[in-house]
Formats: sequence, structure tokens, C-alpha cells
Amino acid sequence: MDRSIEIVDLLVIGGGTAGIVGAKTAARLGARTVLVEYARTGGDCLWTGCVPSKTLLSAGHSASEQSLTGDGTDFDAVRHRISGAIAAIEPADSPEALEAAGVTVISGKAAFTAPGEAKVNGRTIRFRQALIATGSAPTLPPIPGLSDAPVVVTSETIWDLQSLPGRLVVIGGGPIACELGQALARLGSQVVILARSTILPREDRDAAALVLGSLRSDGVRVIENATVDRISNGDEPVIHTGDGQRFSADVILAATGRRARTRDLGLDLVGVDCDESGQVVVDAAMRSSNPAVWAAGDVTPYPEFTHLAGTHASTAASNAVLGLRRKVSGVVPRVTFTSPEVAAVGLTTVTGRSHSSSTIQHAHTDRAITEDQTAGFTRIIIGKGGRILGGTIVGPRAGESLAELTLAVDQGLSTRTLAGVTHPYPTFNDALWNASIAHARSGLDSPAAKVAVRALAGLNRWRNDRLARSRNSQ
Ligand SMILES: Cc1cc2nc3c(=O)[nH]c(=O)nc-3n(C[C@H](O)[C@H](O)[C@H](O)COP(=O)(O)OP(=O)(O)OC[C@H]3O[C@@H](n4cnc5c(N)ncnc54)[C@H](O)[C@@H]3O)c2cc1C
Ligand SMILES: NC(=O)c1ccc[n+]([C@@H]2O[C@H](COP(=O)([O-])OP(=O)(O)OC[C@H]3O[C@@H](n4cnc5c(N)ncnc54)[C@H](O)[C@@H]3O)[C@@H](O)[C@H]2O)c1
Repeated sequence: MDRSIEIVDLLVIGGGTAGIVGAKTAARLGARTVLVEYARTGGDCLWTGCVPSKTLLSAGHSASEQSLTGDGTDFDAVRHRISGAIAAIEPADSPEALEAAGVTVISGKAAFTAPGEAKVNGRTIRFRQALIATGSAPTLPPIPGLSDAPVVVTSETIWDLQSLPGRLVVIGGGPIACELGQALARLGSQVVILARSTILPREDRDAAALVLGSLRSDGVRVIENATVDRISNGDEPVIHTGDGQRFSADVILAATGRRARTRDLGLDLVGVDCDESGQVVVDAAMRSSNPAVWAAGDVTPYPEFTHLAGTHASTAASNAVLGLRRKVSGVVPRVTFTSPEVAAVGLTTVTGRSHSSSTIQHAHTDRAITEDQTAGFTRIIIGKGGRILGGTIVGPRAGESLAELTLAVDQGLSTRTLAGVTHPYPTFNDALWNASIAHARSGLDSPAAKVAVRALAGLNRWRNDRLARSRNSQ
């Protein structure tokens, strides 16, 4: 029997970051909001993404410091730390927190059935607007033998390992491969990273080179431009590369990208278009090809970051509920939390004739020297009128320094403006300040500026002399 519930203002499908933020935003605006989640609220970030991976990195960092004293790794303690971090954050993302915010939470799998209708657990929900926030899942690359290998994990299942892998082969070279590869190497695994291109291909080349050096000094074998041909599964899995190299593994981590969860959602029944990779196509207001259906987070073609899932869902939900067409910002910061961290926003290379860059190596940044952490730099890309267009920061806590650079890019600040703001000393942000000062000062080196400065100084000298003469004659 079909049991319908009264029409809701916003139906949210998926209870990860995008779903939670979207649902809370709508409820705060007074909308009758229902969120459907088939696994557990909190999504990828809380359970298998940001939270466990950053905790693992922190544990790896502590282990690498302790190795100076010869301490071993207690993997149970690491697992305990990870579950502790999840447990501490989970209440904020729980169904109870959502209900307290005015959101009705339904446990089950939702799919659209007709325009304005979806089904969950055999029950029809009629909606005025809907938000698709179903995220993405890791994919396994089509490598012969991979799916038959005994211990193949992804970023979703690696957290189930009960013991530290002795030999870990990571296929991929993106943020997941670098972060998890480095953390596990620091905890004591022998790690090989097989990357199809260079590692962190989206980042500034100098930044990626610093991470490569750091991974290697942590004992990770990084093979760039590798082709993984096949995996043979005899006594133990062996990974064969195109150039004839072989790597034995106890565990294989596939970190080669993700696929949007849009299959079985009934999107064709509501006229929601997807691109060829299965992601929901949205405009800059996060609206799909169906004007009553919106999408946010990893299910869209935008970069896969928690902060973006949240801000995009908030925009989508308020647009849906209030009938607005507010567009999302194009300024997207990102941080890869390796040692050193790589943080970037906006333009990271000089691409136009009117662009220039200003770089401060952290070897010249006093705080980096006092911390003995000089492997890093701050580079900003500058456009017309000294406007800061973006940049890259590499070093400890680069992600924290990126907030200031992100604000500068978002607000269209110039190097002169940033140079004029007193920064505390000694901090890592000195590098961003000094990169701005260096550029702003270089403006004073142009012939026209030199003439103007000389004229101004001359005028002031003449005025002071005249004042002095008149004082002397009194
Ligand atoms: C290892 C790792 C580390 C990461 N680290 C960072 C980081 O440091 N910083 C950062 O910004 N990002 C990081 N990310 C990315 C970040 O986790 C994602 O961008 C973010 O979680 C996406 O949120 P979402 O809400 O779009 O999707 P998800 O969190 O995947 O949520 C989607 C939810 O929808 C549910 N669902 C799916 N289909 C249905 C359905 N039909 N009915 C009901 N429910 C459904 C799922 O169960 C899931 O709970 C990391 C990712 C990984 C894998
Ligand atoms: N710190 C963070 O914000 C953070 C951390 C982890 C993940 N994430 C998000 O999760 C998303 C997924 O991460 P990811 O690292 O899996 O994906 P990715 O798409 O960023 O990187 C995958 C890498 O694997 C390589 N690759 C693909 N197929 C391969 C093959 N057969 N052999 C060897 N290499 C191959 C690709 O060239 C690419 O460099 C990222 O795009 C990112 O947005 C973010």
C-alpha cells in the first residue's frame, strides 16, 4: 500500500555535509524539510574521509617525531584515536542534532518516481523542491587482477584494517594517495605510490616537488608516470608496471578517483541531467536541469571538498526555499594535509601577459627558521593594478595561512592593501605579507614612480627648508 506524507518544502537526499548543511539552512528559513539518509548521517567526511584521515596524519606525525627515540607504533592506539575523533564530532552531525534544528530525518534509500515525488521505504514523499546530496564513492580502476587481489582497500574500507599493513602499494597520486601513503609510512608501513602522472598534478610544480621530496625522506617509494598493467595473485599479490617493475603487497590501496552516486536515483523520471561521468549538471546557482531540483557536494562536477559541499548546499537550499538565484563563489581554497601542507586558491600560475608572481621562500621567513621548517614557500599571482588573483602556500599549517590569501582573492585586494596591514612577527603569514610588500615595492621601481617619489621628496625638502628659514628669522 502506498503511504504518502504531506507535501514538504524541501526534500534532501543524502545526509553528508551537503545534505546536513542544506537541510539545516532550509529549516532555519522556516521550510518544512525532510532529509533521507540510507547509511549514517555525517557522510564521507566524518566516517571515512577528512576526520579519520587527518587523525591518521596527526598520529603519523607524532610517530615520526617519536621514532627519534625509537618508539614503535601501537596501531590499536591509532585506531582508538581515530574512533575517538569521530565520536567527538559525530553528535553535531547526528539525526538528533538535525531533528533539534527542525529537520525530519528518515532512514532509508530515496529515489525519484515522478516530478515532485520520491519514494523511501515504499512511502511516497511529495516535495516542492529537492536537493540531491548523495555524494560520491571511490572507484576501482579497470586493472586486470585487481578485483581478485586478497586485500584491496579504498578510502572507504581502509579504516577496517585491524593491523598496520606491512607492505602497502598505493595506486594513484592525488591527495588521498599522498596523505594516506605518508601517514602509514610514518607509522611504519613500507609504502610504494604508483602514480599515473606526477603526484598532486593540480598543484604548483614546486609545491608537488617539495611533497615528493618529503614522501621520499619518509621512506615512501614514489614512482611517477607509472602504468599499472596487471596484478598477479599467486602466494601474494604482485603489482606489475608497464616498464617491468614488480611490487609485492600485503595491502593495495586504490586511490584513483571517485564516481558520483546518481545511479538508481530515478533522475530521468524528473528530468535531471547528468554529465558523461554521472555527475548532476548544475548552474552557478546550484540548480539542475529541473528547476525544482538542486544539487550540491560531491555529486556535482565541482571539486570534492567538504567546505565546498557545505557552502554550495547552503546556497542551493536558500535559493530553493526563497526563490532566489544567488550564485556560488568561484574562489575555492584547497589544502592537501601532507607534510609539508600544500594550500592553494585561485590562480596558481602566471597565465596572462598582465600577470606576475611574487615568491618568498620560507628559508627567508624568520618563524620557519626558528621552527626549523624552512622547506616551503609562499607564492602569489598578481594581476592588473596589483590585484591578488591566487597563490600557493607550502609549509607547516599552510592551510591556516591560506585563509588570509583566500580573503584577499575573494575581496579583490591588492598587494598594496595587504602590504599596508601590520602582521604580527614572527609568523608563517609573514611570508604572505612580505610577498605582497615585495610586489607593492616593485611598483615604486618604475621610472614614472621614481620621478613622482623624487618630486614629492624634493617638494617636502623645499617646504621644510622654508619653514626652518621663517622660524630662524623670527
Ligand atoms: C580520505 C578522504 C579525505 C578527505 N579529506 C578532505 C579534507 O581534508 N578536506 C575536504 O574539504 N575534503 C576532504 N575530503 C572530501 C570530502 O570528504 C567530501 O568532499 C565530502 O564529504 C562530500 O560531502 P557530500 O555531502 O557531498 O557527500 P557524502 O559525504 O558522501 O554524503 C552523501 C550521503 O548520501 C547518502 N546517500 C547516497 N545515496 C542515497 C540515497 N539514494 N538515499 C539516501 N541517502 C543516500 C550516503 O550514504 C552519504 O551519507 C576527503 C575525502 C576522502 C575520501
Ligand atoms: N585534503 C583534501 O581536501 C582531500 C584529501 C583527500 C581527498 N580529497 C578529495 O577526494 C577526491 C578524490 O581523491 P583521489 O586522490 O582519489 O582522487 P584524484 O582524482 O584527486 O586523484 C587520483 C589520481 O590517481 C591517478 N590515477 C588514476 N588512475 C590511475 C591508475 N590506473 N594508475 C595510477 N594512477 C592513477 C590520477 O592520475 C590522479 O592523479 C579529491 O579530488 C579531493 O577533492 C580531498
